Amino acid sequence: MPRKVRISSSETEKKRSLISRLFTYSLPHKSCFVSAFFMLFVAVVSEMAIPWLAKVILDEVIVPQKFDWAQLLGLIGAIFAFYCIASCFSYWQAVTFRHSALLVVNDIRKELFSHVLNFPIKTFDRQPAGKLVSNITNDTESMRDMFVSTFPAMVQGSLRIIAIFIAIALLDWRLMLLSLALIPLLLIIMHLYRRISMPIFDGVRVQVSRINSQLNEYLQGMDLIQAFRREASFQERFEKENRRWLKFRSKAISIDSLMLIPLTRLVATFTAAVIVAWFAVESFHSVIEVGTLFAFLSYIERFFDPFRQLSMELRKLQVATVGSKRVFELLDSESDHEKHLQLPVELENSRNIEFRNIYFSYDEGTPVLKNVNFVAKGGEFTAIVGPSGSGKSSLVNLLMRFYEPQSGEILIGGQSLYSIPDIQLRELVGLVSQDPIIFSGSILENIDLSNHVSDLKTASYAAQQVQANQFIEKLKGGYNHTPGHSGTSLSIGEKQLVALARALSHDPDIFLLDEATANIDSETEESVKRAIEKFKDGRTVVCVAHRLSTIRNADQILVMNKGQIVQRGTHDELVTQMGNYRDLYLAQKEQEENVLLDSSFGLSTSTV
Ligand SMILES: Nc1ncnc2c1ncn2[C@@H]1O[C@H](COP(=O)(O)OP(=O)(O)OP(=O)(O)O)[C@@H](O)[C@H]1O
Repeated sequence: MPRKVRISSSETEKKRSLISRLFTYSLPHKSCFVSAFFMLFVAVVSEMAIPWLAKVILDEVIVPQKFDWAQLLGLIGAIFAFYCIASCFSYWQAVTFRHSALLVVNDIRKELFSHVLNFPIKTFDRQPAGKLVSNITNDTESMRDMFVSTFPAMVQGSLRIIAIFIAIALLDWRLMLLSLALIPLLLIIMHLYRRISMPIFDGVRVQVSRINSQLNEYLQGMDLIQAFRREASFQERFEKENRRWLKFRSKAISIDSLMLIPLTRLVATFTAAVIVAWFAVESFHSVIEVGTLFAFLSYIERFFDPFRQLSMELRKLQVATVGSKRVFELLDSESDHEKHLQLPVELENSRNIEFRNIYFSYDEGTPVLKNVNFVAKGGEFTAIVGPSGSGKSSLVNLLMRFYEPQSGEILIGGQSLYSIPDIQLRELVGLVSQDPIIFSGSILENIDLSNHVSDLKTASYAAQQVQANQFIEKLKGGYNHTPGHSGTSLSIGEKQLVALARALSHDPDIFLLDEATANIDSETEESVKRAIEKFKDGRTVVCVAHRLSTIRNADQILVMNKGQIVQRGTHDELVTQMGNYRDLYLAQKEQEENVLLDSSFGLSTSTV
């Protein structure tokens, strides 16, 4: 399907190319759209036949008082039949358009989410999650409006105008010319309405999205708002945005009720007056047909509806254009769908990890890693420590290939990290990140995330290794327990244990822990340490840790500071050297002693 936006110089051309790209999504459902248009056509023609039949009754039966009952009943029956056909087909076309639009939006959302799933991680630094959510839900919803109402309204409006012109021309060609003269006037009203209303409706849209993002932020931080007793001030902030929304909305209502409807009514009344005057003048020269006058007035009244409707639909078209632009920008952004197609590469048996002269920065000019060199040997436990912001997690990010270094080389099993296909790499590495994310679903599904079928045996084995089974088995439903949205019913430590079991469940060759023990108690930390010891047999373990107690047994400790490895060795070697590690060790030791002292003081006070 041709999905690339053509770069054009003018805004109008850009808009046109966006809309034509949007229409390519209707092609797979063209049979639905064609039948909807057919129904629309039948509905419009049936509706337009009614004034004509009324004219025939007036001119041929009522005015000449020729009560041919068979003819009269036939005509009334025909009006009734056309009315029923118009109503039924109107209903069916609306349902079919809605259904077709849902299919289109479903396709766009599927494509969009599959694209987002393959985004490089760095893209999420630039795209806030809220914006992506809005792209996938609100923007595609505005695209739906385009297929549900704008597009059918445009076709319906055009069909109606053509049908009315034909009917009026058949009644009197001179009046047809008069109606033709109305078109420029109506177009001017449409243009004026569009110019005045567009900024107001844009304002409404912007305000709604501000309220949404504000609500999102406040709901997420509700515990802090309540803890700091800031309810009143946040209420005021929210009301301020809401008042702005109210202002725009009221203006929008005024514009609709003051401008569009009264102005078109004024033109309609003026036209009706001209037609009546015309017939009055005509009546001096010849006998006028009351039915013809009635039909004219009926058609002229219907003539204004499509203009009113189209003016409002143009607004939706504008919203849909903006929504489509954002959605297509996202679809055109970098995403690696081909990564699933590469063939696996042959790795050396030992899963050594090697960083050679690595330089890396997230933003140009702000180096985060500078000339990093190390080897984490297979079957060994390598620990990375250092102060906050020293670059420890960045190292993990490079290893997971979430980002690319500006220079240097990273090797796994003797192969460049960048030659290993994505699927092979994800199977090779088990990651436990700083934030233990719990997805909606059961504990079993959360542990077995990397496997396609949830397997209780594998999941419980992985849980046992990190001793997560003890708390899981106490939960209602055990492994089938659903811990609520984002794992709200679990403590941070329990979430971390689930994340550890998840990383172990697919039996990776490399085990990567990024601050995995930061939030668990000392007893659980001991179990994790034992699990690491057991696990490092034949595997490479790399562990980023703040707590030095977690990494005391490491075969190699890398000490980082300001993006560089400033010390390396075992715990026993490093504590005896003057340097960052010893400082860190002494600081933590002092802290632990203070905590111990505080708790024993607390105990003696309570005992007293
Ligand atoms: N996505 C990002 N975009 C831009 N800068 C980033 C990003 N992530 C981290 N940084 C910056 O890179 C530097 C190193 O961060 P990193 O998270 O690697 O440090 P860390 O040693 O793991 O810190 P901590 O122990 O607090 O987790 C910091 O200055 C940080 O602000």
